[in-house]
Amino acid sequence: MNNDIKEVLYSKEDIKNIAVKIGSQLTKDYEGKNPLVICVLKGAFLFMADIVREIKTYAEIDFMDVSSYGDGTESTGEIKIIKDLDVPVEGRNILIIEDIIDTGRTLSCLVDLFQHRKVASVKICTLLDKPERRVKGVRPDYIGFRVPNEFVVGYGLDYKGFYRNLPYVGVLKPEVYENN
Ligand SMILES: O=P(O)(O)OC[C@H]1O[C@H](OP(=O)(O)OP(=O)(O)O)[C@H](O)[C@@H]1O
Ligand code: HPA
Ligand SMILES: [Mg+2]
Repeated sequence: MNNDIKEVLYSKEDIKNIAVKIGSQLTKDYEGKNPLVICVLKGAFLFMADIVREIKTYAEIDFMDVSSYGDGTESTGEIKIIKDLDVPVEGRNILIIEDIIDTGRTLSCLVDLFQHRKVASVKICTLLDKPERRVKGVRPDYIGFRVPNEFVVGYGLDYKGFYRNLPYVGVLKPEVYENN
């Protein structure tokens, strides 16, 4: 599996350090606000686990499963809600945790949905941002790292369901997806 990686961009330690830094900012920003922290499955599962442990104030957590990439490296443009939240969100301060914002389609759809559900506020925290590929005007409020316009995997991010368990973020060798 490691042989399919062209270059490691962010190590386990890099990610741990950035989670501590963002977590301490979130602790300040959400003190007394009882946020509902939402993990966008599946990609954000590891970053979510890191981030919530660094939020040192009251917070509730929930999960949504949405998908737009299917098995490929290109967004289908159609966002499917596979699992919705368990709790109502009206009047809540929402913090969305993502692994990556690429075209912005997934987040734009989620932000619209939460606004429609009359939340008090909605902010976005993402491990990775790939601004070069944006087609929707989504601006994350908390960003771990900006990545170049390449298909990255690891630390929750997949290609065809694999590589999510890599403890780092790396660039997938193009021959891996070009031959598939
Ligand atoms: O900004 P976008 O172009 O919308 O891309 C970002 C989204 O795509 C990936 O999810 P995917 O739909 O592949 O599902 P997964 O999280 O289950 O892998 C990623 O986890 C983000 O949620
Ligand atoms: O670069 C990426 N890698 C994995 N999943 C993704 N979903 C959007 N962009 C990516
Ligand atoms: Mg995702």
